[in-house]
Amino acid sequence: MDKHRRWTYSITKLVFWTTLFAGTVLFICFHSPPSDSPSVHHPNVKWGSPQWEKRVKYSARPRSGHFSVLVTGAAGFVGSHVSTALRRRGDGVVGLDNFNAYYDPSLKRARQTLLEQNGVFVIEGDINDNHLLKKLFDIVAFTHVMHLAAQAGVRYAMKNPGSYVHSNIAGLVSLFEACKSANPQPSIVWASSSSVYGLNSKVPFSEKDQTDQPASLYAATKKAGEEIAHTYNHIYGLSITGLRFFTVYGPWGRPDMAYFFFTKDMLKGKPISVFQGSNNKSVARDFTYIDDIVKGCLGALDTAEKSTGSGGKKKKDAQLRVFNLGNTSPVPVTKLVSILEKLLKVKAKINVLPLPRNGDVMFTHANISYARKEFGYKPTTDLQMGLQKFVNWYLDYYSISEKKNSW
Ligand SMILES: O=C(O)[C@H]1O[C@H](OP(=O)(O)OP(=O)(O)OC[C@H]2O[C@@H](n3ccc(=O)[nH]c3=O)[C@H](O)[C@@H]2O)[C@H](O)[C@@H](O)[C@@H]1O
Repeated sequence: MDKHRRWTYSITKLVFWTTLFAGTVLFICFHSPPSDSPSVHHPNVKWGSPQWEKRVKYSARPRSGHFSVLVTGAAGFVGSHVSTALRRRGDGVVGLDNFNAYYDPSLKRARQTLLEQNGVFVIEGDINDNHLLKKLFDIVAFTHVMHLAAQAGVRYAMKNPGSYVHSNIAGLVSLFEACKSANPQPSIVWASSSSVYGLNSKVPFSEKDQTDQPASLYAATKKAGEEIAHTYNHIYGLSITGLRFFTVYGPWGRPDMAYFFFTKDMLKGKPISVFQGSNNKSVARDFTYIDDIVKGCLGALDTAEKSTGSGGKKKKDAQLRVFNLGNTSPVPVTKLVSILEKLLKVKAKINVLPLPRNGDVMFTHANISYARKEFGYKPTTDLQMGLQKFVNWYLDYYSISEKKNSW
């Protein structure tokens, strides 16, 4: 080989290896998680830092799915289940949660750990933080927002009314503001509540019924949310779907709900209070299992049309919907207790109390034909089966060995 050919050969080799090296580096950058893998929780990653932005973008990127979804209340009961389901089917998901202490935050942290293991980054922040929301919409073109962050609970509204206004009204407006200014505007699906039916007596409850008799401040803030949704849809062309959830229960549930603290108290041998209406009428709820609710949430997201506005202006009318997501078979609370007694093998010590006048209603019962028609919503888990799954989770999570022969 003469000198010139050797030189050309060396250059070709150099170019080849350089290209291969650069290609490998680029491949690694685009196909693998950022060096601080999103599957690990790093509380020290400051929001707004380049490392934080990288994690947000990575978590938001759809894998095999099409959506990029911001889930508020992601460390909550429904939020954690919906985030996992979206991630499993390949959508990109970024979670947001303020981890407040309304109920045991360690349960929220445990849900967060599971989410992070599934590749969902959960940001600790409040929906009232306009800067944070703006930043999120600046760095990610979210296709959808699943808004599940809220101050929940019917009776707690008497104790802390301000928290309902803060999260369910001010927080909702703050979120809609961020969505209306985002480019592109996302489609929004959010959690309303069966409690908007309030003192209505016509059953089953239909979306066409009037909802102007809320029995609690909680219900009133959810009803206000539905009206606020109408305004943002009307002025800015935001596509908005409200879901009226009916007493959702199941594994990883909320400790402030009756089925959860009945279980806890019964296992400890403590008495439970079971409310009763006048003339010994039993109180009933259309208890709905979490997996059925998740299917409803995904159905609503999949059928949500695009928002039509940009630059703060509406181009044409956008979709505005409200769906009941219930089980369509109300069960008396006394029956809930007897199912728990059998599953836990514990006899409940029951104090019967008159239904308090602090927000409770006598019964709920969903008509779900609209959700069935629009996205094939069909709940499949009855209370017996759903509570069995809840109890299995509860005993496992709190490492309680089953009590035998105690009644
Ligand atoms: O459907 C809904 O939209 C609402 O469902 C539940 O509210 P609720 O149905 O009142 O659920 P629980 O607080 O778990 O009560 C369930 C039933 O147990 C009864 N109960 C509750 C507590 C108690 O000590 N004793 C008792 O008999 C209640 O009267 C009610 O009939 C949730 O807590 C709300 O956040 C949600 O918005």
